[in-house]
Amino acid sequence: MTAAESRLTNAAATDVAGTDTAVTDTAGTDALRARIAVLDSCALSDALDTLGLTGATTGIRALWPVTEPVVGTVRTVRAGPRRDGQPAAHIAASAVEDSGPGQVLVIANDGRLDVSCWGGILALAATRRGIGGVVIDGACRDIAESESLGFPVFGRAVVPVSARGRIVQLGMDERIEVAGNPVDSGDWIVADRNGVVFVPAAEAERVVALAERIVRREEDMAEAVRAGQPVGQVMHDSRFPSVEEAE
Ligand SMILES: O=C([O-])CC(=O)C(=O)O
Ligand SMILES: [Mg+2]
Repeated sequence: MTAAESRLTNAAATDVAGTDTAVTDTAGTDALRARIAVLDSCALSDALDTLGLTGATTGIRALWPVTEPVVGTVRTVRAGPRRDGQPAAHIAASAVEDSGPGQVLVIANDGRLDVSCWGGILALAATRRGIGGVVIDGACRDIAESESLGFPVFGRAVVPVSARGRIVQLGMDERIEVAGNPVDSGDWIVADRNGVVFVPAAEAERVVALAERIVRREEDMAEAVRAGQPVGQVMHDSRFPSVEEAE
């Protein structure tokens, strides 16, 4: 997103939600966002692999046929079982209220499939805030409502069972674990038709630079196949650089 687009999106979110989203995108963040937006989760996963970094997940995918990739910075939510009988705020409600354009909510619920931790009302509120999507290490419900809003939802399953009375928000902007990967608020996320990849904020520049090289190499490989080179030759291990060469 360019600075101008970001300002426009923020202005739109302020109009519809009637509140200030308090999202401040620096020029550097915008430039990185634009570079990440033209990569996909596979190229980023390959770059993470090459650099020996974690961040690629498996088992989490779009829960309606989302076509546009979701790219943004993470806001973490740690979910867990409700321990007392007191009335509590609904899971993720405060995270929705505190997030905005360019951000993606990531909810860690230990991969649980027996209870939702996201639904249609939350998706409606998130849409009004201009939030880019939600990624859940667990399940959601009301998926038709999210789809009709065009609000991207990634997770492990869709179930009818409500979070209400079962799951609460234990923390926000804390380090969480998603499919075995440590994830912090401010990390980058790409969620697309291949799955979900996180890029640690501190490593983003070099991961993105390497992913860009990997995309160029894949273009050359595709060109070689089109030119009639045997795929066994084109895809031979010897054609892939070691970590040292990749740096
Ligand atoms: O209770 C839940 O699991 C969430 C829900 O239905 C909603 O946000 O509409
Ligand atoms: Mg609902």
